Amino acid sequence: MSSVTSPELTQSILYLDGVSVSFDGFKALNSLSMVIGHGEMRAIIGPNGAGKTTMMDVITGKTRPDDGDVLFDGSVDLTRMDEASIAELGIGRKFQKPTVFESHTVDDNILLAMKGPRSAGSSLFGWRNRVRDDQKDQVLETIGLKDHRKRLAADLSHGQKQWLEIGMLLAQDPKLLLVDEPVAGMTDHETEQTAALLASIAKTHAVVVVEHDMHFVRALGCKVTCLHEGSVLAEGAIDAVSTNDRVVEVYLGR
Ligand SMILES: Nc1ncnc2c1ncn2[C@@H]1O[C@H](COP(=O)(O)OP(=O)(O)OP(=O)(O)O)[C@@H](O)[C@H]1O
Repeated sequence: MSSVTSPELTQSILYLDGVSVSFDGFKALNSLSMVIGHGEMRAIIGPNGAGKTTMMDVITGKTRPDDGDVLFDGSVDLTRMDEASIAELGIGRKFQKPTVFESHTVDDNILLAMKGPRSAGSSLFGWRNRVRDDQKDQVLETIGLKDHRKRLAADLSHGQKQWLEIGMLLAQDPKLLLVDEPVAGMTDHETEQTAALLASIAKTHAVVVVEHDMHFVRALGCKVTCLHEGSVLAEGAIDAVSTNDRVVEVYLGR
C-alpha cells in the first residue's frame, strides 16, 4: 500500500487505487481507480461485463483483489477484512432482487434489520423500545411506507419491496450504501420515486448506485462513472459522460 496520504484519500469514504481482479487469467478489474467523497452519491454505469459487480464484490469483501488499494473512510484497509467485518464497519449492500422477509410486516422487517439487542417488552427496556420505534418510524417516513407498516411484505408491490429493503439497510445506519440496479422491473413512477428516495438518503449517507437505466441515472443528478473492461472509461457530469464518444461507442450506442 502507498504510504503517501493525499487529501483525496483523507477526504474519501471510499478510495480504490489500481485495483485488479483476475478470473482464470481474465481481468474483470484492470487497475481500477475511483474516489467517493463523504456524503457523495455516485452512479456507476457500463456495459455487461464491465466489472461493476466485481467492484462491489471487492468493496464488500466477497472478492479479494490481486492488486491495489481499497480504503474505507480514509484509512481502513478493506482488502484485509472479511465480509461480516466490512458490513459491521458501516457498508451496506442491496442486491438487485429484493430479499425482504415476506411473511413479516413492513414494521417487523425494519425492526429485524436494526442493530442492537432486542428486548421482550419488559418495562426496564421500555425506553430502549421507544428509541427503536422512533428510529423505525423515521426509516418508514424516509422510504414512504408509513401507511403500509402493518402490511405483510409479501403483499407489497415490487417497487415497495425494493424501498423496504433500502429501509432495512438504513436501519443499520451505514456510512456507505451500495445499491445494485434498484429500478430494474419498476414502473416509471416507481423509478422516479426511487431517484427521489436515493437523493434524500444521499443527504446523510454516501451512496453508490449501479444502474443501466439512463433516465434514472439522470434523475439522480450526481456524478457518473462509466466502467469498461475493468477500468474507468469516463467520469463526470451526466451530460459529459453520456455524450463522450467512447461511452457512446461501447455502451450507449449511436
Ligand atoms: N466468479 C467469476 N468467475 C469467472 N469470471 C467472472 C466471475 N465473476 C465475474 N466474472 C467475469 O468478469 C467480468 C466482469 O463481470 P461483472 O459481473 O463484474 O460485470 P458487470 O459490469 O457487473 O456486468 P452486468 O452489467 O452484466 O452485471 C465478466 O466477463 C464476467 O464474466
